[in-house]
Amino acid sequence: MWRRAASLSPFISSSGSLIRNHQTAYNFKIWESFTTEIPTQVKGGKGPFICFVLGGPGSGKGTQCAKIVKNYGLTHLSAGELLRREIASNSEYGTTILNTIKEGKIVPSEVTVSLIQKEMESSDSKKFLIDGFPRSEENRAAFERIMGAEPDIVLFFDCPEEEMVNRVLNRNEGRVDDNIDTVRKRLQVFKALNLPVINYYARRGKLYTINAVGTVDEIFEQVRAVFAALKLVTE
Ligand SMILES: Nc1ncnc2c1ncn2[C@@H]1O[C@H](COP(=O)(O)OP(=O)(O)OP(=O)(O)O)[C@@H](O)[C@H]1O
Ligand SMILES: O=c1ccn([C@@H]2O[C@H](COP(=O)(O)O)[C@@H](O)[C@H]2O)c(=O)[nH]1
Ligand SMILES: [Mg+2]
Repeated sequence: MWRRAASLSPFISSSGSLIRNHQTAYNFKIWESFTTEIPTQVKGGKGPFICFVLGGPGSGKGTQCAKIVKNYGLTHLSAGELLRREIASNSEYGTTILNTIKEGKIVPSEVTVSLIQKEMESSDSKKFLIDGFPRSEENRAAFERIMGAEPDIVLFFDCPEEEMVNRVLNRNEGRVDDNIDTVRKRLQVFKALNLPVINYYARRGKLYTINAVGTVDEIFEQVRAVFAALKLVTE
């Protein structure tokens, strides 16, 4: 079971933003909630530790998640990967999901939450890294309602749009949505629907903003600082 051994380190701001003077790519407001409360679930609640990983398309979520898994042993659930797996398995929702992804839109919450739920409930893990979800306030509400849980922390990989577009267009993994038209649509959806979720978690004092520009290792040092400051340890 997970617990947090000590209170937050002073170098992480109480708003939950790691980098105090970092100009965010989207200039969104990081709310100064001044909370140093330890989230209930980390404090000793019975639920698993949940970390949501958010950021625009190509901001480096998947890349950093791989490093988090390697260093901290969390179970990685990428919502996008679960949806792509559904398409590949020719499930009843496959065609709808494929068309939604091609359009850069958001798959209905019930579908995504049910895929995440299945993975969480069939796992023995007590610590989950949920990558690329929730994409909208509706996603967030559905997760809370269906799972009866909230994330303990939320990592936000904050990256300028030009950099995200370059990364996506150079990814070369054969994804149907890695083209300029879909990326533009994904960026619009990100700004309209995902930034409000990010702001919501900032207001709740759960958000840790990572400057996603730099080398993979430089960025991971910021992530490491978050985990170190939270002193999350397994019992
Ligand atoms: N810091 C970095 N500098 C340069 N390239 C990077 C960096 N981090 C990741 N990349 C590359 O950028 C591309 C996108 O990274 P990644 O797949 O991790 O992003 P993502 O946020 O998961 O994107 P998506 O939301 O589209 O799944 C990949 O080709 C990855 O290798
Ligand atoms: O919760 C989610 C996650 C993803 N989608 C759709 O999948 C693509 C790709 O997702 P990545 O996280 O970038 O791999 C995304 O653009 C959405 O179309 C979703 O609907 N809901
Ligand atoms: Mg990804």
